[in-house]
Amino acid sequence: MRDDIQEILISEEEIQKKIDELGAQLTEEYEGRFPLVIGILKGSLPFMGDLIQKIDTHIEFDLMDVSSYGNELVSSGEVKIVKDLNTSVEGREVLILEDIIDSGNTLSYLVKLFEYRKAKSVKIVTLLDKPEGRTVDLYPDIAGFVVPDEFVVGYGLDYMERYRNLPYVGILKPEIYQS
Ligand SMILES: O=P(O)(O)OC[C@H]1O[C@H](OP(=O)(O)OP(=O)(O)O)[C@H](O)[C@@H]1O
Ligand code: HPA
Ligand SMILES: [Mg+2]
Repeated sequence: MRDDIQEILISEEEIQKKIDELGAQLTEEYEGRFPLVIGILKGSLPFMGDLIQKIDTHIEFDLMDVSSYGNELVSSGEVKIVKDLNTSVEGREVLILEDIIDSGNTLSYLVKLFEYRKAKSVKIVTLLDKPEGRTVDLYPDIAGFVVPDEFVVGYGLDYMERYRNLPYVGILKPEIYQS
């Protein structure tokens, strides 16, 4: 698996250091507010798993599974809810955790959905932001790292469902896409 990676963009150490910082920042911001932290599957699973342990105040968390890429390198533009939340967002301070914002389609859809469902507030924390990929106006409240306009994998991010279990973020060798 690791042989398929051409270049590591963000190392395991850099990711974990950033998560420590984000955890401290969110602890301060959400102290006494009991936010509903929503992880967007599948990509956000490693990020969420690590980050929630660094938020040192009461939170509730839930998971939503949405998909718009399937096995493709570009967004289909259509966001499919594979599994909805178990929890009502009405009146809640929602904190969405994402692995990456690329076109912005996924989050633009979810922010509108949670507003329609009467969330009190909706904030977005993404580990990675790819501003050059954007096709809709969507800005995260907090972004861990800005990545170039390349298809990245690892730490939750997949290509054809593989590479999510890498502890770092990297770029695949071109022959992997061509084979
Ligand atoms: O800003 P966008 O262009 O919408 O891209 C970002 C979304 O795309 C990926 O999910 P994907 O649909 O691949 O599902 P997955 O997390 O299950 O891989 C990623 O995890 C984000 O949720
Ligand atoms: O660069 C990416 N890599 C993996 N999944 C993605 N979903 C949106 N952008 C990406
Ligand atoms: Mg994907």
